[in-house]
Amino acid sequence: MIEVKNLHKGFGDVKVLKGIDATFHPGKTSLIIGQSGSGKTVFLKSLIGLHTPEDGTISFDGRINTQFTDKQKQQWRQEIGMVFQGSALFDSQTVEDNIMFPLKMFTNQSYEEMLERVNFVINRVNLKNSNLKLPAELSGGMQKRVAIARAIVMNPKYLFCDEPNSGLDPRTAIVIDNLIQEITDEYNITTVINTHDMNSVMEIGEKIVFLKDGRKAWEGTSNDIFKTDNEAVVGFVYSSNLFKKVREAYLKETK
Ligand SMILES: Nc1ncnc2c1ncn2[C@@H]1O[C@H](COP(=O)(O)OP(=O)(O)OP(=O)(O)O)[C@@H](O)[C@H]1O
Repeated sequence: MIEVKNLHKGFGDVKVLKGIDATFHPGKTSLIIGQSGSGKTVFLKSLIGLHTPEDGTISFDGRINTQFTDKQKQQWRQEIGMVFQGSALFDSQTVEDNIMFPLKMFTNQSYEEMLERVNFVINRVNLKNSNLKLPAELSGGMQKRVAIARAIVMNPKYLFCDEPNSGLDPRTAIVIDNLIQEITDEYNITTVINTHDMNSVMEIGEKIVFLKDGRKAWEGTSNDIFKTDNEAVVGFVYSSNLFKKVREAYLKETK
């Protein structure tokens, strides 16, 4: 479980995060949404330790990240998986080598052991027969699968994804969303995703945290979001006519 308490972060005079409280549970996919500039990236970067809070705490199963010793920090880094926008694969390395990279970095496993684990995660993300391909030979959706396989190869407790659907067509985006959610559930991972994608909100939003001007303005599930009359959420989520219609139909049906 990740617990964020009263998180503040700014840069010089600019206050970006202004006292955020949030809890993220194992086995659940949590989404961070909000307008451009609301602080989603700064929030995610704070969770993965790239930003140090000015005030407040972030704890990982009771361990506050700013109080880690070097050894604890090293251990914690190995418990984290990350999927970046655009996949961030090594272009000149094969799928197999990309996925094996964290194992080479962090473990003393033999090549055979590493390969066994790599093949396991390759199968899990449905990428069979792609071991020796280069990223350029794969579609965007397949590249995301490689990025997910690399993120879970170390069996992480926590998974962070920054816009995992960027650049994907809507159908592939849903497949990738569902894969992340299945893996989260199957391996009891605490997953936090930054997203702009309203389809993701509707499909996999087990917990949605809505940020506005660096504050948590609303929190709920994808079902709650249809029913809420929180003005900020309604203004943001239902700025699209399509979603407005979906919401109206949902509310009519559940009356
Ligand atoms: N390193 C930094 N130095 C100064 N200001 C920063 C820094 N990082 C972010 N900011 C500011 O913090 C605010 C929030 O940025 P952030 O990237 O978190 O927004 P976001 O919600 O992720 O936006 P988007 O949806 O467009 O990615 C912005 O005003 C941005 O300019």
